[in-house]
Amino acid sequence: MSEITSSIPLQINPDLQEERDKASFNVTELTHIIYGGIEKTKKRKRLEKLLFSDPFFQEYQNVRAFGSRSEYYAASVKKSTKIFKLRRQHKWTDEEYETVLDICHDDLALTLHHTMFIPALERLATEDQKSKWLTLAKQYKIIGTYAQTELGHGTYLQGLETTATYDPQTREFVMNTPTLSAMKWWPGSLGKSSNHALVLATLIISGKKYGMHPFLVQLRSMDDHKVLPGVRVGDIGAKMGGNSVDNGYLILDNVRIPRNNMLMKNAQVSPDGKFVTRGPSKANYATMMLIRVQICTMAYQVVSSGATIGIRYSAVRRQSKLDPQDREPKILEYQTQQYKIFPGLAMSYAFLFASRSLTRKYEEAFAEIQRGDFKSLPELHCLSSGLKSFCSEHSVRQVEIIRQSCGGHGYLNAAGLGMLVNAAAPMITVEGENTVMYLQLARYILKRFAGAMSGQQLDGSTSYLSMDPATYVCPVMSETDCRNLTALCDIYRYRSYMTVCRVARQVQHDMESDMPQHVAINKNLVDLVRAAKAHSYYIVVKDFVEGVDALVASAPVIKVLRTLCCFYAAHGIAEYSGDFLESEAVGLHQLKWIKNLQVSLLGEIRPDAVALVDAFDYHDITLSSALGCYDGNAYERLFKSTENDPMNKEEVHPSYYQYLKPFMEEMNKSKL
Ligand SMILES: CCCCCCCCCCCCCCCCCCCC(=O)SCCNC(=O)CCNC(=O)[C@H](O)C(C)(C)COP(=O)(O)OP(=O)(O)OC[C@H]1O[C@@H](n2cnc3c(N)ncnc32)[C@H](O)[C@@H]1OP(=O)(O)O
Ligand SMILES: Cc1cc2nc3c(=O)[nH]c(=O)nc-3n(C[C@H](O)[C@H](O)[C@H](O)COP(=O)(O)OP(=O)(O)OC[C@H]3O[C@@H](n4cnc5c(N)ncnc54)[C@H](O)[C@@H]3O)c2cc1C
Repeated sequence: MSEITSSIPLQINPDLQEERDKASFNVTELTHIIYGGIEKTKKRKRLEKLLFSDPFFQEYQNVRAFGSRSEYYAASVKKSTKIFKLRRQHKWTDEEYETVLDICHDDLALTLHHTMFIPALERLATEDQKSKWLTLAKQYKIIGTYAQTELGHGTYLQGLETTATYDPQTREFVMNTPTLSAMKWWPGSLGKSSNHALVLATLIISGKKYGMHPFLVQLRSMDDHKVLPGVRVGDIGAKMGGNSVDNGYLILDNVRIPRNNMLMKNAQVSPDGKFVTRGPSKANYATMMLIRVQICTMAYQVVSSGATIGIRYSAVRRQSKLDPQDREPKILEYQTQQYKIFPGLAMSYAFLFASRSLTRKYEEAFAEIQRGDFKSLPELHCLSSGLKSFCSEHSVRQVEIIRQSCGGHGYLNAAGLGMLVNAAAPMITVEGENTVMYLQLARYILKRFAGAMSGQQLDGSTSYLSMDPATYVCPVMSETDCRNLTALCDIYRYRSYMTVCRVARQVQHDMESDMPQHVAINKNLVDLVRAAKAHSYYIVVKDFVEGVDALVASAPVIKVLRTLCCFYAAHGIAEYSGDFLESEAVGLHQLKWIKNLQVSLLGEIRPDAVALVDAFDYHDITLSSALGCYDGNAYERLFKSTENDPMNKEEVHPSYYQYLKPFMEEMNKSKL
């Protein structure tokens, strides 16, 4: 009788325990640093316990893995409503609620209601409008979405075709979708869930266009959720990932809404049809900036959860031979395996510090903007555009590498990595496609560089553009200098300066050769993106170095974070060595030393790898991975996951009777 069962052992896999026993630092201390203090960690744990003591959350995992699209959506609506009810029942603060959303991560059907609809009302509505709609939205008496993108245009907002034409007779706006390409296409929670939408449309008064403005449109009846007259709305179909969300289409045909349904914080239309604006023309873009900042935090969550799965699994998976005399080693012992996974580990901490710094800057600027002071808006727009693109691009790429590093099992849904990659992939596209956002940053950098050239004193993230390049000497003079974080940061800064300088001069040269500006820009787009990437890389390295320098923590924690920071910076130089050499930020000697350091740091990080991912403290249900579970019983959990597979419900699948049996019978009867 076989002893193989699908029960999960109660004890931690000894291979993982061994890793935890040899950690050089206190994991709990680092967890508190990650979550912003002991109280916050405790609160999060309490919330996790409350949520996950409900068996629904366990069952939800099965629907997610094996249910149809419609079942998954339904379960996700249930999950959303459960969380909303719990919020009310427990009177969670906004911060507690945000924590719950982090714990439940990406796949709430009603996600747009809280990620965009409410923040948009907060940013774009007047106080009067807020007291009406924001209150209703926060109490879930209306459910809404942010409907901006159209079939024909997502990036180019000036190209949006949906119209809101003011009718002074009735004091209403008439909302229309004039063409096929004008239909709203993509907004999350639009297809089936929302009864309201914040529709971004071109305002027209007396035949004149006044740009894009937000209009609150009711889509469905509040009695029976039926679609209202003049509205056509539906789901746009299955996607690579995120299929719990009903991204939708919307067609409006002469839908009339009261004048007061235009959100009028930044611009007003008076009853007699006069248009007045307040603040900069881009004030209506405020919600997008918020989400770009949040995407950096999401990128941290994505890459840190991927690293957790990859490292825990690599510590329990044994394969092949290193020492012919010894047993098969943990795959984590292979230097190549470390080379695949540790960049994701270091990136997690880099993005933690970078997203924290960006969030702080956003909050400071937002407070200023609320007071009517818009001076930090351009800097923040460009910083958030660059970091959104950088963090999403790097995290998605890195998690895919980690998925590959888990061999065959990484390809299973039960591993959690494929789902993570597919769920995270849209970060590259949403809230401004990455290339387009990098180009926003590049445009800003070029302007600042031109300012510096004409003697302006720069401040903020681009202040280094006023440096004198002639004074640069590579600060790495010996192999030991390579461990100097400030020196590494200087190398990134100079590489960025030179990349910006080169493209700025090229654009200027092209324009001076009588090329129209748009032709000169298009001829240099690739290098402009390179410059924006180099600048973003520098900012991330700088935030990491400054973040670690400012930490108040025990010596072992500081030591391990400094090692990771050094590895992150060295790895980037080694990976993009061509750029660093070309810009003469390093010479061949320095590059050789830095590459040696990069590889030797793998061995230094190795003993702490498991502890460093344990510090992220992800709950098993949040991670949703048989390979990355805290107890390390990966094989048992993989086998257990097959129990829920509907394919295994019957000993003989119905398709046998329908197709295979008659086919076999026919084959057996055949004379050939
Ligand atoms: C533990 C396990 C964890 C697991 C976690 C799993 C996580 C999974 C993650 C899941 C991810 C999925 C995400 C779900 C959430 C989705 C939400 C998505 C919602 C959306 O996508 S809403 C639609 C967003 N759309 C856009 O972003 C459009 C992009 N386009 C633009 O923003 C503009 O068109 C663009 C490109 C900026 C150009 O604007 P435009 O007006 O056409 O340009 P001009 O040339 O006229 O002006 C440029 C001028 O304006 C300045 N500018 C532009 N934008 C701003 C701004 N926001 N603020 C301030 N200033 C701005 C710009 O700098 C220029 O200034 P100048 O001085 O140079 O003129
Ligand atoms: C999962 C998901 C959820 C979404 N949720 C919402 C939502 O809730 N609400 C909403 O309104 N929208 C939503 N969107 C839409 C999203 O915001 C857009 O898809 C995004 O802004 C990109 O625009 P696009 O699709 O028009 O890309 P395009 O602009 O068509 O991009 C295609 C290519 O053209 C290039 N390109 C375009 N313009 C330029 C340029 N100026 N310079 C150089 N290259 C250029 C891009 O780099 C890219 O390679 C969602 C999208 C996805 C995938």
